[in-house]
Amino acid sequence: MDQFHFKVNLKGMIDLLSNHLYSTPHVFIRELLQNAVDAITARHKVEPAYDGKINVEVYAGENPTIFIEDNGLGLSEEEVHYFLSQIGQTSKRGEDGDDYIGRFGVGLLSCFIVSDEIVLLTRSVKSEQTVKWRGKPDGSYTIEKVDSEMRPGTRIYLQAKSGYEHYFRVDQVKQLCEYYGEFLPYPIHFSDTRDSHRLNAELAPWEMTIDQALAYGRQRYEEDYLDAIPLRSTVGEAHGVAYILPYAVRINAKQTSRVYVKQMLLSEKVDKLLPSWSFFVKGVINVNQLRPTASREEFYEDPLLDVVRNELGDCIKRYLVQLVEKDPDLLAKIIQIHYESIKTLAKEDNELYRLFIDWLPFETSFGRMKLKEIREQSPTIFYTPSLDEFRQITQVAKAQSFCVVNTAYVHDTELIEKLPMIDPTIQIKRVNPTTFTDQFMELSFEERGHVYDFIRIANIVLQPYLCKAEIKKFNPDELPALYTTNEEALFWRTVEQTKEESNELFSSIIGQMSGHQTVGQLAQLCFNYQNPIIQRAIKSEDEEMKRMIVEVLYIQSLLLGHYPLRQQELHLLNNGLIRLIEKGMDANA
Ligand SMILES: Nc1ncnc2c1ncn2[C@@H]1O[C@H](COP(=O)(O)OP(=O)(O)OP(=O)(O)O)[C@@H](O)[C@H]1O
Repeated sequence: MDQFHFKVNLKGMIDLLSNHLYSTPHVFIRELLQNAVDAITARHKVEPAYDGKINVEVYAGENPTIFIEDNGLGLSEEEVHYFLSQIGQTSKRGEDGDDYIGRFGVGLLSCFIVSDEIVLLTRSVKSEQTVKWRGKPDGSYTIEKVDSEMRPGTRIYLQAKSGYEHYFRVDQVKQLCEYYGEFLPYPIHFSDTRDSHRLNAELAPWEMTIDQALAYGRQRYEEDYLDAIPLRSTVGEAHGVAYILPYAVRINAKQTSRVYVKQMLLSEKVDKLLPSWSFFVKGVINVNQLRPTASREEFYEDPLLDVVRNELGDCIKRYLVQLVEKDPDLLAKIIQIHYESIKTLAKEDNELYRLFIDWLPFETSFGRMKLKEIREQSPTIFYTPSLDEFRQITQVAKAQSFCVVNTAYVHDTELIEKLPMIDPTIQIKRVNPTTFTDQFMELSFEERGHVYDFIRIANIVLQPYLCKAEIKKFNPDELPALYTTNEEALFWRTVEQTKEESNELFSSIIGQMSGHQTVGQLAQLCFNYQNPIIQRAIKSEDEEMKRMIVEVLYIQSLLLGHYPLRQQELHLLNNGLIRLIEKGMDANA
């Protein structure tokens, strides 16, 4: 049997890299910097005290060229053949492979996205001989021995290919070197015809004190962060800071972190490294022990990543816990701005729940209150997870001195229902509109006699709207009527609305499905006997006036409860208002 070897079509490989693996041609700068750093790291293993250094130069002009030089380990002629001329071959996979940024043996090919030739001059620390390698995107290469006094290290020359000159502009290259290499461990010197200076920072945020990190954040990201939380993960060998945002962010907003791998920027949009509940911070993190994907723009989703994420999340939790003692004012400020994030956290973590629940704000019938204040109101906490019901209840509940919590927002129901777990003396009670209307006072026998006519007319007016009239005494006096409904009645409202909006065939199908209504399926408009307008309506001899008052109050109650108006109700609103205006004008005429 004959045996053959695969052949690699380099053109196809480059197309794969440029169009499918890397998100931008800019990455060639990253790959060049990374190789220079790895070469210096390798040299440190044999000469620990050696001062590594990288030089980048740009020659603008007709043939824009980039030159990048390192004083790393260099390559011997044999190594050039072995590592540079075999795709996928790398010197960074050995026992000490974890110390290097590179690992796949393809990064250098990214230079062919922007250039038609890579010229590499190198001299190994183990050899006196300088070697020149010229590689082409068609897969051919040449090697020649060069007589030069070159010190050990490597120099690479790239000339822009036609159409890619803008990637070689001085400001562009400089910006990219800063972007990827801002925190690389060795100095990067940048030169053009006018100037030469060190590009990268001396210290990274994870090496700074908190005050320095905050000053850096203010200057670099133009944000006055509330504080910076130190982050550490032993397993991932990760260090960083989590900047606390000075403004509220949407719940579950994807907060991305700026993440570095061995101090080289991986991406500024990593959303996997911090837990999802930590959307109130922006991380700047360096990781040594996680595996980047081949595009080097994300991490592999593996169990190690989970462990690192948890460790970093624990740092944020510990920080919040120690703030209780150390800086309660700052904690109050953080909670005030980021309570949604902290609620998510408290829902998941019982220890934090115990610590923070009393400080978290909830919407109540008395406005926004901290749970501590709500608990001081009554030993029983009344709540409703339905926003519609809360809107109906709120005025009546308040007038009756009931503090009702609106738990319709994400996590609020779970947070309230967890309360007895931390304190068994706390009672919680889910309420609905009828909880309060049941407590309304009934009219006396005599009063019933006075309202008989008014209620009869109200029932005639309300009947087409699947609503029945009721009259009781309740607080506040200023509230003339309260519309209450239940699931069934609400369902009927929706059915009727759909019938109005759909075509004939569909509405007859809905009609057949819905059958006949029962009393339980009716909503209720409860008039307040104590309200002056209702009193006048009851006493009025004018039947037309009574009808109009019922109509307008019905619509007003629906609007108060934020119910969408059906077509016939809109009609009623328009007509009722016009008739009332006319009545008013007649009376003044
Ligand atoms: N500046 C340099 N100094 C010394 N050797 C280098 C240099 N640049 C490249 N090499 C050698 O060429 C090999 C291939 O480099 P290449 O950038 O293609 O892949 P890599 O860095 O090994 O891995 P990755 O694809 O993950 O970047 C390297 O493993 C290294 O041995």
